Amino acid sequence: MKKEKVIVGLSGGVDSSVAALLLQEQGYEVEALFMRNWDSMANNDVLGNDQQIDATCPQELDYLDAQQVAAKLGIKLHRVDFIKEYWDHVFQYFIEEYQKGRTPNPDILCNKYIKFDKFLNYALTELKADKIAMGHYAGVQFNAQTKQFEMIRALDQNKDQTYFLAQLSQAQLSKVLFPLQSLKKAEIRKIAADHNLVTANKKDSTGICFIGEREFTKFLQNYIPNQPGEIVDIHTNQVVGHHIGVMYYTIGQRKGLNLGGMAEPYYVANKDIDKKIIYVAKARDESFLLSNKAIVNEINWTLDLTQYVDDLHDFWCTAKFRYRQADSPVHLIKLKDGSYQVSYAQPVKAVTEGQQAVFYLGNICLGGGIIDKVSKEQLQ
Ligand SMILES: Nc1ncnc2c1ncn2[C@@H]1O[C@H](COP(=O)(O)OP(=O)(O)OP(=O)(O)O)[C@@H](O)[C@H]1O
Repeated sequence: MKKEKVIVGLSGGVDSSVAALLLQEQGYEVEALFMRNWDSMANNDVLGNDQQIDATCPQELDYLDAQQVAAKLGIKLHRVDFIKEYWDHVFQYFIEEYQKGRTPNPDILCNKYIKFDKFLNYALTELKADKIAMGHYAGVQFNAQTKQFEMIRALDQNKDQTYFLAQLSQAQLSKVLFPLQSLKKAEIRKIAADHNLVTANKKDSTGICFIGEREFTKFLQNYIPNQPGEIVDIHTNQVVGHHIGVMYYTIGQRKGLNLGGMAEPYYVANKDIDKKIIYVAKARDESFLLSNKAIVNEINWTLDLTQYVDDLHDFWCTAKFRYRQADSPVHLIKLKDGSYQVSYAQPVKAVTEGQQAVFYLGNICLGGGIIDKVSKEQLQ
């Protein structure tokens, strides 16, 4: 029987290296694809001497690592540029949202529009693959009863990345393998070391990929002018400081407020985007962070929900309102305009407009949408 051909997204990191290796061991015909989504010169990403990246562009170093891994495994490595697509579908939205004072997550859009769309199509059509595979911490399983591909959480709850994958569709999930679902990071590193892969001890990537290790504010100032405003104490309504733009602050943030001379620590309790005001509250009083209801719109369901809940207009499940947050039981009611009113069984901290809420039924990721209109009825 002909082997299934799988194209692995090989990033030059340890996770995708081991994903490729495991698929090979499982008997697939494996090839790899390295993609480049960012071009500093073309994107005008030149920030002054300490911030410049070109000679030692981490992307090219990653490519060298990917080449070494592919050589060691004896698999073909392809390379493709999605720089324009990334700019159009991910970066522009990211900047537009920041300009509105919101803090969007580019990884979610990258998964939806680049990795599981442009990359997937390229692999299927140009490289004649049957499927693609990624080194994400997540899983996909076919449920023969419901006839649905279910995206499931990684066994390692601390690493689980389903939050970032909640925008995927059945069509996408039917073409994807996630070989790392049941592995812990330490096990992945051990497998890489046992097979002498150069990436075995490579540092995990952190933060937003196109910014890398660089200073976030300086990077963003390249694209968005400062929008200075006041920092106001929510308890007294007094101005206690100044900021260079509400977009640089997220609800709940404690560090980097530069409120010299205050007797005790403060956190960001609220943002008035139109008036450019950041409201801060005393760290010992977390009540301003709590909410118990939100409207979530533009929801993508990863599967046919009617197979999983009795009434899709009114059901209970659990939700995460940000990455790495514990799930909260929530009650969803569908509104006329298609959005959902989400009420939480217990108040939840730092639910933030513009970020994504992701819904789960046990281990299955049902989908996610954008948080809008957070409310604190009867909490204060
Ligand atoms: N430049 C790239 N080219 C091809 N695939 C990529 C690239 N960047 C990421 N991927 C794929 O997306 C997966 C998840 O990306 P993420 O940035 O979360 O990686 P990671 O957890 O740091 O994984 P890795 O250790 O493989 O870099 C990677 O494991 C890889 O399969």
